[in-house]
Amino acid sequence: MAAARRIVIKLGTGVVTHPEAGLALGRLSSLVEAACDLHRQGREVIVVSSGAVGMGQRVLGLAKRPDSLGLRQACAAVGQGHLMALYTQLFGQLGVKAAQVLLIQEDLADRDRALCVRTTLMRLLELGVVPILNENDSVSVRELMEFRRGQGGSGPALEFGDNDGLSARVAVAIDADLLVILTDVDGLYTANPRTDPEARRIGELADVSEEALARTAGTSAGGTGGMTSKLEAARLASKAGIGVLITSGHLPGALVAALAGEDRGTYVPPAQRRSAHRRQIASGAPARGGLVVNEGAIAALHERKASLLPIGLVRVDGEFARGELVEIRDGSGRVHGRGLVNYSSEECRRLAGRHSSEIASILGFCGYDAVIGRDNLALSEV
Ligand SMILES: Nc1ncnc2c1ncn2[C@@H]1O[C@H](COP(=O)(O)OP(=O)(O)O)[C@@H](O)[C@H]1O
Ligand SMILES: N[C@@H](CCC(=O)OP(=O)(O)O)C(=O)O
Repeated sequence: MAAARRIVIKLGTGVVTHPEAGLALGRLSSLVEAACDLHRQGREVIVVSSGAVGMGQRVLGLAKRPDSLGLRQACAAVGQGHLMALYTQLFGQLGVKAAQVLLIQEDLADRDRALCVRTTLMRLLELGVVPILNENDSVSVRELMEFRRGQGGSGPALEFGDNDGLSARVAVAIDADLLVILTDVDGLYTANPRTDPEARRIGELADVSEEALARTAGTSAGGTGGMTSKLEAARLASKAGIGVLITSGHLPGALVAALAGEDRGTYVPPAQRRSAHRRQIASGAPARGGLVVNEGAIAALHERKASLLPIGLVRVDGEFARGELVEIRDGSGRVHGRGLVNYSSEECRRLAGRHSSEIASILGFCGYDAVIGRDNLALSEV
């Protein structure tokens, strides 16, 4: 954990909000301070924050969390602005820029959209900005879908906004080293500690088994998924080779102490070696097509670790859609690497040999300067 460079930190509703006073200012300030310390140490921090619904509920003066989906989505719309205003202010006071990114989980399931999300997050990190993510609750139809599925007899309706799952999917999408889930308990217990005084904390969970999942029922007052969704998120991240720490966002210093190696939560180690994005690009699915590039582009890719720009494109082989995997070849057919392409084969053909500044006039829109961005590129060994 101490060596983790890219860290996703998820804050649950019970961490962010205060039962009477709306946002939990003191708690949030000290967590933002901890995040800024990590940032200053040269680590990349991505925050996934819940709390929009809880905050909106308080701003609107509603006595309890609304049962109706529409009203909860309206609460989220009201609360998100308040939440983000505070994050911007707190990070800003400590000299760190923050950015809001609202997603729905489907954004990470769709190849084109996932590429877009990944690119945005990477650029923000390069700019030294801390992205603050939340599910875009007001437009998410997942709960409705789950409810319909539930009516079909396959189990209870799930609420929208499973930020535990979202944080794990984001951690996988951006190759994070560590996912930290901060909640109102200091880890997984042998049973729900709210209802079982005999419950004991589990320091390390080597395997997220069905037996472990069976120990988790119930949530906090404003929370949605409880420990079950945290363990499911941990299982997903761990399978992708990412370590997960579940610890308290209430106990001051728990996050920093755990990162320094103290036993302060439940650690789920990676179940396998990291399936790094680049390694997947290098050795994953067969390429759908090829981009033949000129010598200048080959040199820029190898020597300057540059992105592949349209000006270096000579020919486009095969048919592919945006976000698909293509090979990068030189004129003799030698393969120099592979990457996820930002434009379709048809668009690449129109862009070949042209300057990036011309993209908008050629295509009618300008998505990216590069045909393949450097973080979606894996070069062959030379
Ligand atoms: N075995 C368990 N160990 C720890 N907490 C548990 C367990 N089973 C259920 N819980 C409940 O999970 C809650 C945390 O989940 P949740 O309320 O969804 O938090 P958040 O809002 O942070 O996502 C705890 O307050 C606790 O009541
Ligand atoms: N997106 C919702 C939170 C959803 C959610 O997963 O909540 P929690 O279980 O408290 O992390 C919100 O901002 O209120």
